[in-house]
Amino acid sequence: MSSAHTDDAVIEVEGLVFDYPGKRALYGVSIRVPRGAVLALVGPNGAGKSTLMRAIAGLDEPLEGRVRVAGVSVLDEPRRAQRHLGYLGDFFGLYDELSVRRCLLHAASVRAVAGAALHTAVERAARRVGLADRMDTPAGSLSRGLRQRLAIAQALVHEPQVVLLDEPAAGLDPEARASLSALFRALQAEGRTLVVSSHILAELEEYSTHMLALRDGRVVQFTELGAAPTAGVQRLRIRLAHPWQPPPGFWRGQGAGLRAGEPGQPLVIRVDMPGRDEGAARLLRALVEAGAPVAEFAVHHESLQESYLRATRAAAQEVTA
Ligand SMILES: Nc1ncnc2c1ncn2[C@@H]1O[C@H](COP(=O)(O)OP(=O)(O)OP(=O)(O)O)[C@@H](O)[C@H]1O
Repeated sequence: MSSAHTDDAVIEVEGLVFDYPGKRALYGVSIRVPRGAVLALVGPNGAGKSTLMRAIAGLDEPLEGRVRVAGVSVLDEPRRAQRHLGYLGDFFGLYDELSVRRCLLHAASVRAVAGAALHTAVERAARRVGLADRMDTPAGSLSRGLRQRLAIAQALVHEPQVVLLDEPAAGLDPEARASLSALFRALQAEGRTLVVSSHILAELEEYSTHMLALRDGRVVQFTELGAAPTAGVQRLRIRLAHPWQPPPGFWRGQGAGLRAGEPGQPLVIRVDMPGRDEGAARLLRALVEAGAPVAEFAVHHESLQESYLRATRAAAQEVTA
């Protein structure tokens, strides 16, 4: 049994190097994505996001490295691996003259769904994306948004464990984007693992559990979102009603680390406090006893946007150092 099963990584990427003619697109990328994660794949244009997704989907062969999905090598056992994989690329790959039903039947049979399961799978996939009432409409006469939904249904029709979606919300109206977010949350609740790329971080924020930031073919950061910076430590956000000078040695006396402000918010302090909730309760009591005018006191979860900006700033500093 591979080590993937011990830490339950459902996607394992090791040392992936990918070259286009005359252009290296990935420089030794390694990640392990835990089962049930929704991984936001972010980075500027040309970072290598689509290339990485295609390599995980087994569509393009890397120069070096390995990709395993649900413990199956996508290069050595492509047919077995494909059963666990759903992929939505930049191009929807629809047959315009086929009806919604035929498109889904075709996608399902390509993925080895057969017999009685075939029609159930097709109906379920159509219902999931809100196309159940258009089963007989030709794909070519659907609007862009509905074509996108059909393409997503094709990627889901065989109920894969891992779903890779490259810019799935591009071209969708706000209502369709909201239902897409709801669909992603439902897929995650079923225990599926999603990798979603987008340039709209606020959108990814709604459903992502992890972030992979790429830049120029390299991993800038791979992190669990909302996780404490260090195990057993909570980052707290404290807002004061007016400026306050702590007594000498106050923060150190409480065991609190990393006190930083928030840009444009002079009355906000962020503190890393060990001891989880007990530590937070102790600190709040000490603040009040020391006369701090505490107006708000809360656990701070770093947003995807903050995490991404912090990662890219750190990477830029490394380059200039
Ligand atoms: N077919 C190709 N031939 C040559 N170079 C390519 C090809 N496809 C992509 N590249 C290059 O590889 C790099 C990574 O491209 P990729 O499409 O993976 O980036 P991306 O992060 O998905 O970008 P975007 O956000 O613009 O979609 C870029 O420099 C791109 O120009």
